[in-house]
Amino acid sequence: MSPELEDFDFFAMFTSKSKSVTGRPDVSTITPWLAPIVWEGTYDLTVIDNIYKQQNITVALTVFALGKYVRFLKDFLESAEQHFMVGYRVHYYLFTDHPDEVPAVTLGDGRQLTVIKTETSNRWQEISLRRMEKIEKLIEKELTDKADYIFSLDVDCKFYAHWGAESLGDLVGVQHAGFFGKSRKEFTYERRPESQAFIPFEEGDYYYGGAVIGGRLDKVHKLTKTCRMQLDVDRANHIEAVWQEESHLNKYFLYNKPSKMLSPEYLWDETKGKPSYMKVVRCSQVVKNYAEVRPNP
Ligand SMILES: CC(=O)N[C@H]1[C@@H](OP(=O)(O)OP(=O)(O)OC[C@H]2O[C@@H](n3ccc(=O)[nH]c3=O)[C@H](O)[C@@H]2O)O[C@H](CO)[C@H](O)[C@@H]1O
Ligand SMILES: [Mn+2]
Repeated sequence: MSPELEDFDFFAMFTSKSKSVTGRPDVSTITPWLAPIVWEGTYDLTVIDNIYKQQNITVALTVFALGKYVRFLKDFLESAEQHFMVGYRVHYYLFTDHPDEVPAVTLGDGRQLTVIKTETSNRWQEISLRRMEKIEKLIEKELTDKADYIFSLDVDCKFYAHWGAESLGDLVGVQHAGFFGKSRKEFTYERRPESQAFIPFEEGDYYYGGAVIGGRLDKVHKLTKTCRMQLDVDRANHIEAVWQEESHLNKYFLYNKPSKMLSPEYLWDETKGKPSYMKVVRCSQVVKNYAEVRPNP
């Protein structure tokens, strides 16, 4: 091989020599339906910011902190201020039954927080699944004309690194860290045909985490409304899906494929260590004592 050829960067030829786009031969970066899977090394943030900055977008971020989960708020908000959509307008919508206990966190320019007083439940399952209905109604009653994109995140999460406009898309889901690289047979989908969340063993693409939902308002409205209706049908039939709204979300994404998928960088689980494919942990679940924080076992 001539020295010229040896030095020739074939990848750069296709990517206008973007230094940040190195490619990721170690993981899959695209779904079978051609939606990108966002990993470090697969995007150029400068290019992406140029697209979204021009559109002057607002991102709504819903978070629920009911009962003892208010204790997660300080770290959640402080770390989100450091890393989540920095440089964009962000409006937090914080649902809680303890408005007095919301910590005072200094928000950056263009960022605001609205507290919504919400009744709680004596079942954590109910608290978690009710989020679908609350988000559905929030979009209907509040957000039209006020936001372009919305994310819903678990409050027991903490940001450690950049989470920006590369995560935006029409309909966005996250690959659950616990099921990354596992086969569909191992996914904990709802397997009882009596539930609206039922997925047979021979179906399913990925196992999505219930902790992250995102996208354009209309798409997330359709998602939350559909899941809420399916949850209502299940309730009327006295059945609760194995992982509540997460099971219904997985069913929804099976038939309404996300247009963008976030890799486990966006919802890591520290107890899994740091495998070589995890070049960056952007957001991770806080290790919690379930028995201590939840209202019921
Ligand atoms: C990482 C991930 O994908 N987590 C999902 C998983 O377990 P998790 O163990 O992550 O569920 P969780 O206990 O964090 O509950 C989900 C969320 O509901 C809220 N909450 C819950 C209980 C409570 O007493 N107070 C309160 O505010 C809070 O925002 C919390 O983050 O399965 C749940 C449904 O079973 C949800 O789909 C979670 O998103
Ligand atoms: Mn959680």
